[in-house]
Amino acid sequence: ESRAHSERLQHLEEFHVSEECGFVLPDPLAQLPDYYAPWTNVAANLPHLVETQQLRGEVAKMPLLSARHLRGHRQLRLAHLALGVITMGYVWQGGGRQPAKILPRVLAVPFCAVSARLGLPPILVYADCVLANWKKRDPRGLTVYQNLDTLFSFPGGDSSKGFFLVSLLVEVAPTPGLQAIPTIVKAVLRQDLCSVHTALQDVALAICRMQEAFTLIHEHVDPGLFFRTLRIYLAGWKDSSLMPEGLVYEGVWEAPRQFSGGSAAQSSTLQCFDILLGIPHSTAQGFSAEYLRRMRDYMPAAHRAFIQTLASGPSLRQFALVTGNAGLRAAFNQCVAALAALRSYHIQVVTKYITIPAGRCRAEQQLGGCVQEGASVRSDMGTGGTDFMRFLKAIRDSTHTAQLT
Ligand code: HEM
Ligand SMILES: N#Cc1ccc(NC(=O)NCc2cnc3scc(C#CC4CC4)n23)cc1
Repeated sequence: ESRAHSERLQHLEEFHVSEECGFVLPDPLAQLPDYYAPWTNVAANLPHLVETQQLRGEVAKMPLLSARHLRGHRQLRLAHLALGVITMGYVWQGGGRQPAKILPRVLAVPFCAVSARLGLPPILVYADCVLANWKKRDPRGLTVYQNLDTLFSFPGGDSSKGFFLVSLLVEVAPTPGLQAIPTIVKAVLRQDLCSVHTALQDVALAICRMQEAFTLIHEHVDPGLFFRTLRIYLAGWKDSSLMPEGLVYEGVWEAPRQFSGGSAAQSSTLQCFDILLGIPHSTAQGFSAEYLRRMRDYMPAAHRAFIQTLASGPSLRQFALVTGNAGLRAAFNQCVAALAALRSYHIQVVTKYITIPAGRCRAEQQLGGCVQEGASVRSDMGTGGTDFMRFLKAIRDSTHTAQLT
């Protein structure tokens, strides 16, 4: 059973996991066939159209295009990204006040068709605006921040580009560690202690590289712009006090439907390392394990399949425990510690970019200052704004306690 799974894991390309950039879509398409220009023109001009309250008018003028002419995975990913960006702008054009309750059929019908073909929900997801939303300024240049740009962005100035591009670099950094996964799975099955030990060094180094890339956030994202502007457009319509019914997808479903806002819990990279290391985000923290599992439905089908195949393979954790080999245990613990450190660093960043600006905002509200929507963006994680902090700390703590004693 797990041998069959480990065989399948040997060919990562099948799961759309690439040699050079992991779960990131390599060299994303930047243009669709001219027939789809109405979509890409509006999406490319989204910040301006939203800030000048013209987006909803522009959408009303859009023709109903058929998704049938989209060919291949890359065109579908670009279409899902463009329609996702327009949908978020359309719903939140008012900046969080009076969200739209109905998504017009010119968006809803093709968006649901493209989503069905990709196995994604009809809402903007991490795989859209982080993994497929990038291009190199100089195609022959390196994958470094200065040589990258996003295909689409939201209001929030360069901070919206910064947020997506820094996340992209964090996703590209651990690629050697992802490449080590099939090696580890095969070595565990063969009880090959030495190969497991060596490959675990690559995983630990990869996770450290993620944290290095993460530090770029301070340079390229402004806390005020993130909290006051960008975060509004990433919000979803599941368990949301602003949209208790959800959103009506006109011409697709009669009743309104609820979908969660974009979340990095939809990132396959960290979920992969959690599963490889057997980190139990157990039901102990009920909602966090449940939420992580539910976010797999918001990943591209091939990435979801990779995670499920990995989860049904042999347990590296049991192997490291059973062999009782101190060197192997140390290498294993180094990976777990690196993951816990990354999550601690992330929590510090979240404090700077959400908790502090939110506190400042509340103070200003007392004085009639910035008008912010009370509900936190991720209300499907519980109603209060601080529930995501509980979630992040629960995940960090369960990572920490996963070290082998
Ligand atoms: C301004 C910077 C950032 C802020 C304010 C932020 C905020 C958050 C919040 C509130 C969550 C809870 C779930 C959700 O709402 O998505 C979260 C989860 C997450 N974020 Fe971020 N984040 C930031 C940057 C990053 C970056 C650069 C990465 C790297 C890819 C990242 C990776 C994750 C992951 C993997 C999760 C899921 C929870 C976990 O596995 O630990 N975040 N983040
Ligand atoms: N108040 C408040 C409050 C503000 C923000 C959030 N959550 C949030 O932005 N999640 C997304 C996220 C978290 N980490 C990372 S890296 C890249 C992304 C992304 C993305 C696109 C949307 C798919 N993300 C929760 C509450």
